[in-house]
Amino acid sequence: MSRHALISGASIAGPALAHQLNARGWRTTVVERAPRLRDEGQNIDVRGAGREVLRRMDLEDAALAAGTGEVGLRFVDDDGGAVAEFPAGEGDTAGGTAEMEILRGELSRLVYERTQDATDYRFGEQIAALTDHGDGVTARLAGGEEIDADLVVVAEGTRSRTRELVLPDAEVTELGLQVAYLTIPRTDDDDRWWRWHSAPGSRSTSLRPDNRGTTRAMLAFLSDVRGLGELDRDAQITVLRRTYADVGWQAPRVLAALEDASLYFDAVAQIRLPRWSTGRVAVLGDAAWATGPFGTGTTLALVGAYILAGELGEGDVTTALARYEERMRPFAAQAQDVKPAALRAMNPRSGAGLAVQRKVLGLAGSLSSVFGGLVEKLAGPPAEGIELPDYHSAA
Ligand SMILES: Cc1cc2nc3c(=O)[nH]c(=O)nc-3n(C[C@H](O)[C@H](O)[C@H](O)COP(=O)(O)OP(=O)(O)OC[C@H]3O[C@@H](n4cnc5c(N)ncnc54)[C@H](O)[C@@H]3O)c2cc1C
Repeated sequence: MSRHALISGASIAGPALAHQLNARGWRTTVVERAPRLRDEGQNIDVRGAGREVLRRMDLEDAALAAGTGEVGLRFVDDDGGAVAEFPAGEGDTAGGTAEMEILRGELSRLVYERTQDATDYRFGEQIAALTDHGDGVTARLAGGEEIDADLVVVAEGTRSRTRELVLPDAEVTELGLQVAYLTIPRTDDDDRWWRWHSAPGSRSTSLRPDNRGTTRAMLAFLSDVRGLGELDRDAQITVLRRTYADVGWQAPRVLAALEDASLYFDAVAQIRLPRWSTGRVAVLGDAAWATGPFGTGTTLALVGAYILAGELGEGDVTTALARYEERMRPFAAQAQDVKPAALRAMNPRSGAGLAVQRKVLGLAGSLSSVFGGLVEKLAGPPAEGIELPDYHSAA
């Protein structure tokens, strides 16, 4: 009889693991707390090893075809004039915009659609309790149903609750960066550039094109206040309105759209765990090693799913979980090496600091490779920082 994996979380890591386990003859069930596949979020870029995983999953062309068409990153002043421009890199070069630039929700949908015939998806459900019997795990869902599995994988993102049931000693480090992602109506002025405006007080507003006829906005600011991501939607809107009340450029437009926009607001945090599994329950993706800003999360989630599925295809669950952690840990640790000074440099506090930032960006604009190198430094490891093992069984 085929082995059965119960996976919690249907964003990137969960469906990617289901895809690769299905290919190895496993039966897969995915529970997702949201009532449907979530569409929120902005462009994420997939580079290096992450892109190679998509290639091995036969999803690379589909992901490129579903790209946002973003042509590069442009820093703008209060009037929208260009301070510096960094055109999209060809291939995998580091920089603001990668060649594979796709909405998080689109990539999630692509993997979901490739798996939905083979995987049993349960939306609006979550795990309430887990009992590990040694040779299997029984999960009780919040709705009361019990599911038996050979393995349970928690891929619920940074704020995972199921992780607390099994690996309660997660260290959560909020980096002081608060980010709100919104989808707002597109206007005639919106072009194919990712436009980024910084204001004193460590606040930025950015607008990015999507392939859905809308515009993706991001309000990001540094604040020492903890727990903003856990506020309810109305309270979050109040915080954003207050924080951006005196910011110019397109901030008033974004604030005006807040009420009707789909909004995803969170404090950027890193997760560190002394181990990534206990018995037959493992964590994967942001739930295991959230890295923080700069978009390395998706590449790591894809690579982690590839390695976990590959190891499970090679041997028994216990050995596979140990080898998965052994292979992934150095890569994740490298990605977590985010310099707080870099965060501050990207988000200057004073008007003088902002003027310096604009001068430096202006200079770097004529030396794109310098900027690429800087982003790479800020983002942690190069996406090539791990060599993908070749597993005997199919991806
Ligand atoms: C809505 C959303 C928007 C995002 N937008 C961006 C973005 O714009 N830019 C960026 O760089 N990164 C964004 N991210 C984070 C990015 O997706 C991850 O860093 C990366 O892709 C790794 O993904 P993951 O699958 O490990 O975790 P996540 O993408 O965080 O997904 C976790 C999934 O688990 C579900 N879940 C949570 N708790 C439970 C539970 N108890 N039971 C069942 N399901 C649960 C969530 O609803 C979600 O679907 C976003 C994540 C989400 C969920």
